[in-house]
Amino acid sequence: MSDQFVFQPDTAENRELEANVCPKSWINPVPSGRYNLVVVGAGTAGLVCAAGAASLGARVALVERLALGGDCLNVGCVPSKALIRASRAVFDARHSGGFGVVGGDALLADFAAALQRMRRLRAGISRHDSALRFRDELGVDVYLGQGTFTAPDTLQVEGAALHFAKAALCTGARAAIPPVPGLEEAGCLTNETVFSLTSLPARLAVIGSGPVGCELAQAFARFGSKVTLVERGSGILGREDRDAAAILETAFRREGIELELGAKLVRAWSSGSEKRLLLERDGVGFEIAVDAILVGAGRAPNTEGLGLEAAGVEYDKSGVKVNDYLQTTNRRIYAAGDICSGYKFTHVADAQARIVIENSLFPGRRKNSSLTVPWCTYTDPEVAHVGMYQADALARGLKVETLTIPFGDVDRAVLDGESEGFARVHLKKGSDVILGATIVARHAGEMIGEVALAINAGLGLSAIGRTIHPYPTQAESLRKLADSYNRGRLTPRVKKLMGAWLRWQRE
Ligand SMILES: Cc1cc2nc3c(=O)[nH]c(=O)nc-3n(C[C@H](O)[C@H](O)[C@H](O)COP(=O)(O)OP(=O)(O)OC[C@H]3O[C@@H](n4cnc5c(N)ncnc54)[C@H](O)[C@@H]3O)c2cc1C
Ligand SMILES: NC(=O)c1ccc[n+]([C@@H]2O[C@H](COP(=O)([O-])OP(=O)(O)OC[C@H]3O[C@@H](n4cnc5c(N)ncnc54)[C@H](O)[C@@H]3O)[C@@H](O)[C@H]2O)c1
Repeated sequence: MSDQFVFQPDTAENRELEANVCPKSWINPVPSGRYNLVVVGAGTAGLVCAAGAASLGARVALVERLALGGDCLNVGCVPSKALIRASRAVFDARHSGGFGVVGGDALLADFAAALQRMRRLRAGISRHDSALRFRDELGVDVYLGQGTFTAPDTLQVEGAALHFAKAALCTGARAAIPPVPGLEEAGCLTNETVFSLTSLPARLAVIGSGPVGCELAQAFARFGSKVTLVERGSGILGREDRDAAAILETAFRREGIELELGAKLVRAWSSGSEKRLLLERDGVGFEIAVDAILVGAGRAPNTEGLGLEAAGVEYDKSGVKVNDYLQTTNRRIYAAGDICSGYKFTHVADAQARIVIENSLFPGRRKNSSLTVPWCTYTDPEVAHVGMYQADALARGLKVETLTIPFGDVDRAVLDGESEGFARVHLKKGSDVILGATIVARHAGEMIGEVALAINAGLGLSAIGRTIHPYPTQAESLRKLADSYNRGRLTPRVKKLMGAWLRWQRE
């Protein structure tokens, strides 16, 4: 989050949230003696570091300048997934004619009600991250204020000097605003402000088609905004499997989202109550007019104002530099989460925080590179991935065998009316070793964990094949991938031998 952040609108739910994660009457403790661990930033990475270290008996200080819970709770995963769920309910109700639901065509969507539901759920979830809980139940010294290093072993917050044996830098990232003339002046929403809206923009331009842009473009379109998704690359979700992205592009177009791909944003300006964008594709300029602009064009690390120079911590525009043990260039200071990670996900922030606890407080040598990282973009259908893409494997000189099961071949997906998508696995050629997998399905995120488990535990695809999956489930697609692998092993020679054996049995 940026230091401009405030919770809006002023509602009972938001006041409950504020009371939990940034209580106005909070009195910082008075530091006495050295801390085992000073944690800067109380997003997922910082909260997990602080709670874990304190539960092991360490003296811990947790410093947060805005709101405990960070992006995930306040302006990221939690509000976005609540909104996405509501938009899915609207979409399903509208498109359930085939299931025998009558009247969907005439249905109205209530965006304000969906936002209120989001605020209520977010406030409820915020209890886990509350300052009081961290202080009274977990025994952590919670300081509210901007943390700034003044020496390699000292952090200053609100005039207090916190001395530490070790520190964990968990200050996260914020939306990066592309340096496009007029964009900031015209006014644009980011993940910090979009969940504070109280009414639906009739026309919305979404800049960037990464996870933020794709998830929110579809959610707003389903509530009834006329959405234009602007992406400078040639396709949406540029990092994902291209067949996966193509399925999503088709779904987006079908739902009325305008895709402006390969489009450069040249200039933005306000014109009366509307905002105008000048785009350029193949050297040809064209304008679009909208009521609001949402930017989801990548993240910028929160390195400013931290006194990193005084602490001897090196950083660049992608964040704080760490080694494989998540140690910065100051050996006392470790880092976890978006501030240092190429993978900017809550579950990675959590996993890295656990590494930091082990490596900083104890003689642990756990490596960041040992993590198997799955992820999922919560569009409809969802796109989930773990491990390598085919191109990664080929670039490493590995020979790859790719197997794909379309969900049209999976009974449960057909019965659910969710047959658009596939489960795909990349194997090390000549073996069942899983290099990576992509699943495109309505609940792909719920299925990718099984493949992540197999990779993490060193189990091959055959182990998934030997595992009975309940029928009918969409997860059966993974077992079907294993069947497909086994069929491929049936070489003409093996087939001939088996035929001979069976002939002999009949004699
Ligand atoms: C719209 C959106 C949706 C997302 N959805 C998902 C999802 O579904 N699944 C998923 O895995 N990930 C998702 N993410 C990514 C996820 O939110 C981040 O990866 C995660 O929050 C990173 O946690 P963190 O602790 O590293 O940083 P943050 O959550 O950014 O926390 C850093 C904290 O440090 C504080 N801070 C910064 N500087 C200082 C300072 N000098 N002193 C004191 N405090 C400071 C900040 O105020 C902040 O509270 C989403 C992100 C966005 C934007
Ligand atoms: N479901 C999830 O787990 C989830 C959801 C949301 C965000 N996140 C995390 O947040 C991070 C940030 O997400 P994001 O979507 O903001 O960033 P991103 O880097 O993933 O995607 C940004 C996209 O914006 C495009 N872009 C950048 N500048 C542009 C411009 N001027 N004009 C047009 N297009 C432009 C890029 O080409 C890219 O496709 C992600 O890397 C992800 O780790 C995760």
